[in-house]
Amino acid sequence: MAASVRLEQVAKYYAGKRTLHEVSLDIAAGEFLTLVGPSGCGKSTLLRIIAGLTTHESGRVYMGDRDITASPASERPVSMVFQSYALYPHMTVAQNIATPLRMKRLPAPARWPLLGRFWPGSRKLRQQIDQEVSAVAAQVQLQNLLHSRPSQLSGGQRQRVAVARAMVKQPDVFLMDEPLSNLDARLRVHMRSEIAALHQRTGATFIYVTHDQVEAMTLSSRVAVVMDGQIVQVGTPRALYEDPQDIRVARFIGSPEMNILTITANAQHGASLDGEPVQLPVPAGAGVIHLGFRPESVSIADLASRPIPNAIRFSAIFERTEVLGHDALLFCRHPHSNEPLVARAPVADIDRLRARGNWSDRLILQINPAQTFWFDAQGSRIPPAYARCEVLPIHKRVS
Ligand SMILES: Nc1ncnc2c1ncn2[C@@H]1O[C@H](COP(=O)(O)OP(=O)(O)OP(=O)(O)O)[C@@H](O)[C@H]1O
Repeated sequence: MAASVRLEQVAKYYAGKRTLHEVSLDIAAGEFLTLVGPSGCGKSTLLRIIAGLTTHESGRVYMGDRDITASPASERPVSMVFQSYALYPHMTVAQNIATPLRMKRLPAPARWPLLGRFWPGSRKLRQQIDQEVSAVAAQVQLQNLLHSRPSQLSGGQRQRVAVARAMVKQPDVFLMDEPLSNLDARLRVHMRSEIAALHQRTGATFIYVTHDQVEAMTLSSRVAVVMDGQIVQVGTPRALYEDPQDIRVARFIGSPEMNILTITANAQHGASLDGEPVQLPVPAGAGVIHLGFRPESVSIADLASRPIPNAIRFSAIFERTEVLGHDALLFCRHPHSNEPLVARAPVADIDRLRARGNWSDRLILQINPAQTFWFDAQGSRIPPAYARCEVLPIHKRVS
């Protein structure tokens, strides 16, 4: 059975330093929610608080209607998968998977090695546990490795043991802390689908921690972006990509990251980019404004089949390409600000450019103004009405 999870103003301090700032979050029963953010932002701490493995100074944690703030980890209907897998090296795969059931169902003397076997009633309980372990092992294709030790397994197999150990408890909530980060790229993609299938099969609530935004975007029904101990934005992967409310979210979601040009608009000289005047729909005296646009929204003006009305155009100095397959990334630099700019274009377009010769220092890039994001000096998104005002081309051009 799945359970909803509610965090109410959860705050955590380590050595007097605030790690979590009154975090509140509602996760529906059966949802797959991912906590994503850079290293050290507090994701694992939040997950460990939900698991009951870390105490916190203030705020409450609910599972369903139950306030579990004071409940010990063993009484919470959760299973956690750790980044390191945390397998017992001296135990076999079967023993590792059986551990949560043995702890829950067998009295302490019945768990003793050798002597425990003679504890009244323990034989039947052990048989039942063995059956459940075999059933779970079969679900994650570990049935032939039940007698191996963790040191004899590959990274992917160890990860499966950790998942099987979490599954055997049949928890209401799965908590996963970067479970794929120790795997190579190919296995990571494969295990990603297995985790998605596990979520579907169990119908349980999943709370998943990663710093990998691709994992977050592909697995989750909703993503919470955590920065500096705060949840900056929660939404569907698509909403975070298309409608970031904060410059940190805009930069974090999307690969390669969003291009940002910093414009200064003072009352005397109007808008400028690193001292060079530019014509942009920025009110004089607006101060510092960040103009964001995604690499896939940038096109090469010379190759455009149709002009974009009111396109924002600027010159760029080409530096290098990275071929991805059908598309390539064009790494450029704005000539005045030296800010890096990345454009994504079909490889065929780049070949067309190359065929013209001597193109690299006279590249004109353009963006549809409807595909731009505007942020104020503090990094908050400026309302769309502002971005929709008339856009004029940047007049400074490489001839
Ligand atoms: N036991 C601890 N004692 C002191 N400080 C800690 C402890 N655990 C975490 N911290 C600090 O709290 C902050 C958040 O750590 P946390 O592990 O939650 O971050 P994270 O977002 O999961 O990072 P990562 O992706 O690198 O695992 C970090 O600055 C970390 O150094």
